[in-house]
Amino acid sequence: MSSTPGRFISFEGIDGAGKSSHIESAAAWVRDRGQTVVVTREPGGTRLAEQLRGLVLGEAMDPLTETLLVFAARRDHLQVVIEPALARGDWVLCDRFTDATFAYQGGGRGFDLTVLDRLEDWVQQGRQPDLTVWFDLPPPVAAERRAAARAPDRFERQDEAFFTRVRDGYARRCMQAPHRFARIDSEHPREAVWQSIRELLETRAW
Ligand SMILES: Nc1ncnc2c1ncn2[C@@H]1O[C@H](COP(=O)(O)OP(=O)(O)O)[C@@H](O)[C@H]1O
Ligand SMILES: Cc1cn([C@H]2C[C@H](O)[C@@H](COP(=O)(O)OP(=O)(O)O)O2)c(=O)[nH]c1=O
Repeated sequence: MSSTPGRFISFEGIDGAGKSSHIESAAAWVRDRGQTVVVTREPGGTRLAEQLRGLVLGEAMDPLTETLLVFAARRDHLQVVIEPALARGDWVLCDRFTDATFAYQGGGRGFDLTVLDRLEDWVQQGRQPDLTVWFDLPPPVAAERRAAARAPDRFERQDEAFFTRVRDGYARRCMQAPHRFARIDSEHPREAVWQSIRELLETRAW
C-alpha cells in the first residue's frame, strides 16, 4: 500500500531538452520515499499505443491524422496504464502528455487549437497531470545536443522555426495552467537541472 495517494507527473519540452536523462532519477527519488512508480511515455506506454507511436514517428501524414493518432494512443494509455495505476495509488511519471500535442501539433504544425481542446476533453474526461515539469531551453542548444546524441526521427528533422513554435506552444500552455506547470531552465548543467527537479518534487509533488 502506498502511504500517499498517487500523483501523475508529466515531463515536457522540445526534443533534446533533457527529459529522458532525468525521468529515471526522478522515479528513483520517489521510490526511495516508499512509493510505487510507473514510468511511461507518449505516444506509447501500451502495446497498441507503441504501435501507433511507430507510425506517428515514422510515416508521413497530414496534421489531422497525426493528431487523431496521438489522441488514440493517449486514450488506450489512459485506460490500460495510467488510470489503473492512479487508482492503485501508484505514482505515474510520463515522458510527454497532452501539452506535447498542443505544442507539436498546435504550435509546430499550426493545427486548430479549438479542435485540440475538444479532443482533450473527450479523451481525458477531465484527467490532467498533477504536475508538469517543462524542460525549457533555446532550440539551437537542443539541436546541438540531439546532433551529438542520436539519429533524428520525423519530428527531430524539423527546422529551428518549427521548434521555436513548439517552444511557444509550451509557453502558452504554461501561462494557461500555472498551478500545474513548473518551468525548468535546462540550459544549465545536468547537476543544476537535477537539483531543480528535486526541489520541485519536494515542494510541489509531495
Ligand atoms: N543539462 C544538460 N547539459 C548538457 N547535455 C545534456 C543535459 N541534459 C541532457 N543532456 C544531453 O542532451 C541529449 C538529449 O537529452 P535527452 O534526455 O535525450 O533529451 P529529451 O529526452 O528531452 O529528448 C543527451 O545526449 C543528453 O546526455
Ligand atoms: C506525445 C506527443 C509526442 N509528439 C512527438 C514529440 C517527439 O518528437 C516525439 C516522440 O517524443 P520523445 O519520446 O520525446 O522522442 P525521443 O524518444 O526520440 O526522445 O513525438 C507529438 O508530436 N505529439 C504528441 O502528442
